Amino acid sequence: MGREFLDLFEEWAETYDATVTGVDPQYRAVFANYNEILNEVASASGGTVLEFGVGTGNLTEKLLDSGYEVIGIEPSQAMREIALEKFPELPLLEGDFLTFPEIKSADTIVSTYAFHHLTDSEKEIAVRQFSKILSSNGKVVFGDTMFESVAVKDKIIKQAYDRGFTNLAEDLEREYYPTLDVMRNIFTTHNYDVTFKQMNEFVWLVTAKKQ
Ligand SMILES: C[S@@+](CC[C@H](N)C(=O)[O-])C[C@H]1O[C@@H](n2cnc3c(N)ncnc32)[C@H](O)[C@@H]1O
Repeated sequence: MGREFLDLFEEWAETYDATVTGVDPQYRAVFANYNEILNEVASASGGTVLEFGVGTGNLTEKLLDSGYEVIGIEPSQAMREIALEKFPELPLLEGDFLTFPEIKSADTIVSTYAFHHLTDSEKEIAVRQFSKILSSNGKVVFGDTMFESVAVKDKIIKQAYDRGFTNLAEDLEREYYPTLDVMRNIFTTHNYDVTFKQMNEFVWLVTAKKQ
């Protein structure tokens, strides 16, 4: 479940680190302030950090540099191989947001550019599972594409088509990019205090503290 886009990442792994620097004009705005987004997630984290959708390990690097203990979960073998080349000692487990080896406890659960691979109902199941792993006062810190409303999302998709950014427009239509309201409801239903901060035209930082 939630792995329907995996083939894309097996192919993208080799060139992913170039994409985040903005070489693809279609995705330049999505990855604008990429380093700041990762830094902000890392600086909001603490203790033992469980990271989902590690990819090539760019957020992992910031977390390790901050001195945290990091456990990574990543479904794509090609992505895991690149991350492990960079960080051979990293405990990096095969898994995804919904199905992963048993993790006893974590103080922070983080992810960037990955939670939108789950449908909204899968997102809710994932958040319910997080509550069992997080320590008391633990938190979830995610950076990902989301939209203030369906109208804003529709406008941005139309703009992408108008600019000839067909890959981006089809991606925004195909994957499960949520509205802020959907994210807020999921976290508040499971007793988190949730705040949002916009990081670029697409990406918002979500910080959800377990009550
Ligand atoms: C766009 S990359 C982001 C990588 C990294 N977090 C970053 O910020 O650069 C998305 C990552 O999420 C992974 N992914 C895809 N579906 C997933 C799922 N259901 N659960 C966890 N990770 C998933 C992909 O394999 C890929 O490594």
